[in-house]
Amino acid sequence: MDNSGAASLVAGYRPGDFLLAGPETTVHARGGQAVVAETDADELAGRVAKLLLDTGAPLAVGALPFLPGAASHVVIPESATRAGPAVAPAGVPPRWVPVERRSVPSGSAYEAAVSAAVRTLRNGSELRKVVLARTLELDFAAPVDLPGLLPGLVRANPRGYTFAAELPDTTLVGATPELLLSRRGMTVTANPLAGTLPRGADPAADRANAAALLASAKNLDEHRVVVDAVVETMRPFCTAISVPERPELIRTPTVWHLSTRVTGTLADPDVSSLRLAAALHPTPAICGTPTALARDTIAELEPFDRGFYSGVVGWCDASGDGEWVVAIRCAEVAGSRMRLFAGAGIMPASDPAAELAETSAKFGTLLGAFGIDPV
Ligand SMILES: C=C(O[C@H]1C=CC=C(C(=O)O)[C@@H]1O)C(=O)O
Repeated sequence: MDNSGAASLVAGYRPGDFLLAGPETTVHARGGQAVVAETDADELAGRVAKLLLDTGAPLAVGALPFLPGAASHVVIPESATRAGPAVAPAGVPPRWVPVERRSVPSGSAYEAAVSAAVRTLRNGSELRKVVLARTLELDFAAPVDLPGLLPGLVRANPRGYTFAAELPDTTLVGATPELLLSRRGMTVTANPLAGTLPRGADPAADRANAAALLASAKNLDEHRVVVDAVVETMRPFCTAISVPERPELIRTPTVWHLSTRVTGTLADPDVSSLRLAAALHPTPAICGTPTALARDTIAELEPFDRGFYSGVVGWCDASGDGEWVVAIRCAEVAGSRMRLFAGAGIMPASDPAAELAETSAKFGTLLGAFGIDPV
């Protein structure tokens, strides 16, 4: 595998390629010798490992959908290149103007869904947390120019993971701040995020929002639920695990998040990053707790199919090392259409208007980088 610069990998992206450009590694892949669509975690990881061995391909790339029964899309590419941390090639930021925009559900319908979830959460149900999302559909006069768009997304999200993954009917493109799991040798790292406030309009307001987030009982509870679930899932795979006592703050261009970096030492070197990612998915950061009840609540309250939004995107090499990120702050792109997704963790103390504002701020990740006016 050659190690050319990360900027040239981003610049070299063409429609149909895979790209994941993050703070440590940039991966670009092209073509497909085989596609693995298994839904079972063991079968998926086993089949990918065997194909990597049989073909001699340096790595597998792809995505897992939100729903457990839906087909995965993990590809053994024709060629793949890995480089260091994401670097954005120089360029002029794009400025796109949609000819049509539709919020699905409408803002008021989203608030009504949040209110319904809050009632359930407060009324003695076993549900402790549910993540409710909404979409923003944009139509453009011409096909979306993905190669023209990715450098701006990398530039606007220097600490995030910018990705483009080719799927059966669409391309999933985004800049997520959340690492689901990485494996380097025997070291595994997960970085759950949950608990959010928008960035402030000026430095003083921004600092105040950051301080308010660190002190918010609702957000700390929402975060704790995710960290506990991630640690519980990782524990059987690890001989040792280290969990910071308190979350720290991280920022994206549009929001502050609570973040906890969990590290572990793997018990069995044959357990690949893909196997671990499939075990962790879906965390309560994008589904809720308990998982099955949260999933049912989402099916009842969200009027669209999530597809690969809130799924997983990443890569895995023949040794099992790899990096898998949570597919959020993203959009499906097909021809001249783009469908953006944003969700928020709903807790008993949630305020519907604040959750709506939070999802608007999350849409801002893509809208801002593409020069599209905010919602
Ligand atoms: C579900 C999303 O964000 C998740 C990740 C970080 C913080 C979140 C929150 O505070 O609600 C969400 O759990 C999304 O961006 O669509």
